[in-house]
Amino acid sequence: MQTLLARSLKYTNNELSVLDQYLLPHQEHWHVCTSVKQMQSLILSLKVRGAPLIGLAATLLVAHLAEQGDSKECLAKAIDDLEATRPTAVNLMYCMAKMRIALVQEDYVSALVGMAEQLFNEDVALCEAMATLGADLVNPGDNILTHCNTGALATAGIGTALGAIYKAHQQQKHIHVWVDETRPLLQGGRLTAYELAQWEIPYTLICDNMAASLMRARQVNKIFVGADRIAANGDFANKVGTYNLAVLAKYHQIPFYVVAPETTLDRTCPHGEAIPIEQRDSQEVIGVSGSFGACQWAPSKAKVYNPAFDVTPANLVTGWVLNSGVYSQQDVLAGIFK
Ligand SMILES: CSC[C@H]1O[C@H](OP(=O)(O)O)[C@H](O)[C@@H]1O
Repeated sequence: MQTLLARSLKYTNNELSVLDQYLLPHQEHWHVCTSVKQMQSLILSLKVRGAPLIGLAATLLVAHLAEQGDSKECLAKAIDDLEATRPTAVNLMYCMAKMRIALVQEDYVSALVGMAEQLFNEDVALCEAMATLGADLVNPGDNILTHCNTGALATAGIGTALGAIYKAHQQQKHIHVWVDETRPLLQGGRLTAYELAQWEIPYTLICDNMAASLMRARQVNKIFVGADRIAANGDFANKVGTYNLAVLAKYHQIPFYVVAPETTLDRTCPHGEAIPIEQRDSQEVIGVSGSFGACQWAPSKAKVYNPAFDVTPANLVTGWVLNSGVYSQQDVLAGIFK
């Protein structure tokens, strides 16, 4: 397999490495990944995270195992096991479906390696296309609010929603970003703040519960978020707290955009209620990020509700920014995603 380099995923010298996003921003640590079990643990603990990136990390591992000589049966099981790791982000299922097609080819090793390289390079191009279309929606001086992390860390390219913000900054649009810290795992406060600082893009970190008053004070011009799965009717799942922002944006008449590659679109999923929502461990809510259980502020036996995602209905979305174009509610109601 060729050398493949992304911000949090790389394949060099026959070695697959992933950046531990759980330790960011204070420590950059790379894990060399050699097994399905290890990759499943990395994905489940969100050391490897981000809808596109999860699919690509699993893909590169399957291709690596094929080159290492694993049998077709072992590779088929690896694909099944990796696909089952997290249920919401459809990019993982998209990638594993592509790898299953490669696996039935006569020269399946070459087919798996070629597919992995294709999917990786495809995501780089999809990010560039989304970012360009998204940046065109940004006006000079915009204050843009974003949620969770959708940057280069979460993709093979420059990111989805944050990629559009990055591109707008590159175009000298002098934007400012409100960064939702994104409880409970703080992908915004830890990762988006980290990426924006590295790109020298002005930002202000806020708690999630501060977004509403900023909107009321007319301090937010647009909202850009990512997606983990877009249903055929335009409803979409994204990090929990996204729905809050969509309702608030509607009330305050603020443009609300979802930015995602076509690999996040699930045409077989009729609407948002059919999207499986991952439920996660209570420790993430009652502990401090990076030290789960070591510093619990809630009663240790507190009953906790911890869905990783929520669903935003299409009627709250101003536009869907995909690599193939920007789609309006009218487009989506006309069935453009079906
Ligand atoms: C471009 S990443 C899309 C999506 O994935 C993130 O979820 P997680 O951090 O749990 O992997 C988040 O929902 C992002 O918006």
